[in-house]
Amino acid sequence: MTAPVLVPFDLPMRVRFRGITRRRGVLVQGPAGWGEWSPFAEYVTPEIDPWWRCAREAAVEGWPAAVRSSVPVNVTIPAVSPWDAHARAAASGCSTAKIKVAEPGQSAAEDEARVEAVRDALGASGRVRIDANGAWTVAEALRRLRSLARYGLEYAEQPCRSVEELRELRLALARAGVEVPIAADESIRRSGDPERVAALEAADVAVLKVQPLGGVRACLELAERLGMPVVVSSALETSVGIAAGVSLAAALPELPYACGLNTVSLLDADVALDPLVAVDGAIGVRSVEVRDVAAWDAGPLAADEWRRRWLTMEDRPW
Ligand SMILES: O=C(O)CCC(=O)c1ccccc1C(=O)O
Ligand SMILES: [Mg+2]
Repeated sequence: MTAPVLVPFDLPMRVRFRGITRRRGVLVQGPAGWGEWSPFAEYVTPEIDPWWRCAREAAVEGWPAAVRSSVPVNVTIPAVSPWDAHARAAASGCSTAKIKVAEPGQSAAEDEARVEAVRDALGASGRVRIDANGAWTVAEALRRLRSLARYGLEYAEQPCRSVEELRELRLALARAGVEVPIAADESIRRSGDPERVAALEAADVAVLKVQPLGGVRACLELAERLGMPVVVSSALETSVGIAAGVSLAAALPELPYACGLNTVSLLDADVALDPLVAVDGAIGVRSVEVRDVAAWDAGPLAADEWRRRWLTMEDRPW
C-alpha cells in the first residue's frame, strides 16, 4: 500500500479542557474508512505509536463485531463554575456525570461546589464520578474523598499519580470506612504496564482509551487480561476517533458503567456531518460520515508538521 495521506484538522474547543483550547490531529483514509491520529502536542515517540496503530486499525481493518447497539455515556463537566456545571448536567440528558476536580489554581471549596451543583442537577438517582488526573497525594486524596463522599460518588478517577499511591489510598479508604471506589486512567494508559493496576489491586475500575492503548482489538485483549470492570473513555477526539471508542464499548462482553465518550460537544466544530454525540444519555453504534475535506482541512503547513511527527516513529504500520 502507498504511504498514508495525513489530512490535518485544527478545531476550536468550546471550553478549555486539560489546558487545551484547540484540538489538533489528522484523519487518514483507508479501505475500511477514516481513522484519527491525534496524540496531544507534548507527547513524543514511542508514546504516540499506539495512537497511530489505532488510526490504522480504523482505516485499514475496521471494527470487530458489536454485541450492543447503543452505549450509555456520561456528561463530562470541565472545571467550570457551579452554575455552569449545573446547567451542563441538567441539559445533558445523561444520568451519569464526570466532573473534573483538582484543576491547577482551584480550591477544594470550588471542587465541592461543582460536585454539589451536579448532584443537585442529577438528583439522588444520578451517578456522579470525579476525575483528579493524579493531582493529589494519598493523604490529600483521603481528606478530599472523605469530604466529597457525602455527595455520593460512583468512583474517583486517578486521584493520585502512581499505581502504588492508588493501592495505598484504596487500603486507607477501606480502613477509614469511606466507600468511594477508585478508577485508574493514566495508570493504565501512560504507565507502560497497565496490568500492574490489576496485579497490585490498585483500582476497582479500569478506564480504557483506544488511541493511547493501540486500538479496539488491543483494548479488548487488555480488558480480558485485566479482569476488572472497564469504562471506555475518549481522548477528546473528533467523531471519527470517538467511533473507535464506541466500537470498543459496543464489543466488550460486559459494560457495567456509562462511558466517557460524550466529548464531541466540547468541540466547537467537528469533521462529521452527523456528530457522534449522545441522545438521551447514549451514543448509537453507527458509522460516521466525514464532511467534505475542504470544510476542515487545516492546510499544507499543518500537514507538513504532522508528516514530520509521523516520521519520528520507528514503527508506523500501514
Ligand atoms: O471521561 C470523560 O468523560 C471524557 C474524557 C476525559 O476526561 C479526558 C479527555 C482527554 C484527556 C484526558 C481525559 C481524562 O479522562 O483525564
Ligand atoms: Mg481521566
